[in-house]
Amino acid sequence: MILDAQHPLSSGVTAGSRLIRAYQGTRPDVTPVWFMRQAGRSLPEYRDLRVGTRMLDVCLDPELASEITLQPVRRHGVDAGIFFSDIVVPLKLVGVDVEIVPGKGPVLGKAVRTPADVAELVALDPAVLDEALEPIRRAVGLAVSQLGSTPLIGFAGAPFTLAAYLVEGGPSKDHIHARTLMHSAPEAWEQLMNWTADVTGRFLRAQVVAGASAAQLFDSWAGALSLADYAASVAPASTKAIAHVRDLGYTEADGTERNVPIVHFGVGTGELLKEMHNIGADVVGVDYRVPLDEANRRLGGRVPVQGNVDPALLSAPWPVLEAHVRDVLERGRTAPAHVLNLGHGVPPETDPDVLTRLVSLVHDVSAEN
Ligand SMILES: O=C(O)CCc1c2[nH]c(c1CC(=O)O)Cc1[nH]c(c(CC(=O)O)c1CCC(=O)O)Cc1[nH]c(c(CC(=O)O)c1CCC(=O)O)Cc1[nH]c(c(CCC(=O)O)c1CC(=O)O)C2
Repeated sequence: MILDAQHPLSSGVTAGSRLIRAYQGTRPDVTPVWFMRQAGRSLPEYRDLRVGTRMLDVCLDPELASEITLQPVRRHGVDAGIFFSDIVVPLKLVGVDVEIVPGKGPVLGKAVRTPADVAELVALDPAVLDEALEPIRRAVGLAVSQLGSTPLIGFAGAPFTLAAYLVEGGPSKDHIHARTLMHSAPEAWEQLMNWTADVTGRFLRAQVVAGASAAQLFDSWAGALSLADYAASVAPASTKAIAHVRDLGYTEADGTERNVPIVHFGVGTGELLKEMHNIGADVVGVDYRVPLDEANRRLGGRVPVQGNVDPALLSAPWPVLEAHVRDVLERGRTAPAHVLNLGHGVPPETDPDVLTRLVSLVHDVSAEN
């Protein structure tokens, strides 16, 4: 489907931005930079706005979600906004009993442990999302109208990470119940994964159609899997999830036809990088465990990469952080293109001034070369 003429990619407002060019594999003069979790708890203006509110209510308030999305763009001068929401928002909207508990994370009213539990869950019709996602479309529209030429990235959780929350009933260290269900009830597992792919795919598509210029799929927990389990029991559902946005495209002023770029990110997924690209992603996000030159080698030297500053170093003395960032940029030069990011989200206790300084460093270093 061709995005409508007012979409920031179709109208050309964001199509030539550093971020979109890099995601398409063309190295811009200056390396683009944004941070996972740049919006949120590290910012005092976010903490002020959040007093007395519940996370999921804020995600469904278009004015608040849009304002929070814009805060880090104003403050840090990053090259992209990331839509402020959460991976469990579409689960809530389809009717799953889920809350976000401060200091803990998403917690389910009831864990989905057995094939009967899966049957009950998948009876919830993902088509209800077409209407229920209206606050998300409005929030994206508001954010995009104020972001101008800075692209907004939409995001969603990958089916495995969401399914793992559903099966475990909340955060878990080893995801043992999810991995057990995968092998003990493969048919129920496939139903669960397909349903989750449809739910999260619709959430992602709504954001892109409403104005996001790129999409990122988070498979934060895929690193818990062996390569064989990932390829056989997870990757097909991730392909299905991004099929919801894979057909979205636009035409540039010179007539070139383009797809909306899709980024795929996981934590502890050094062994899975190639498979994570093969699901149909354009860009692979790399956590801090594998250096970017090695990640590029594993990806065959043809895939733009995103990452991978170690979030722990944000609280180290500046010269230590600076040396690390210069090293990440240097290794990133081996890839066709590089978008600087962290290896995972901004830790809540990060001094926001360090992030602002880091953005300037990345822009200055790339301009020197
Ligand atoms: O510690 C807590 O209080 C619960 C945190 C938590 C949430 N969702 C969750 C988790 C588990 C976790 O990340 O470990 C569950 C969650 N949300 C998300 C992921 C993916 C990932 O981080 O790898 C995950 C899974 C992470 C995991 O379990 O390892 C994604 C997410 N949450 C969020 C965003 C949006 C955004 O940052 O603009 C995004 C995506 C974009 C991005 O990374 O930039 C927003 C979010 N979700 C949440 C919060 C905290 C809410 C608050 O109290 O102010 C916040 C805001 C913030 O991080 O400061 C709740």
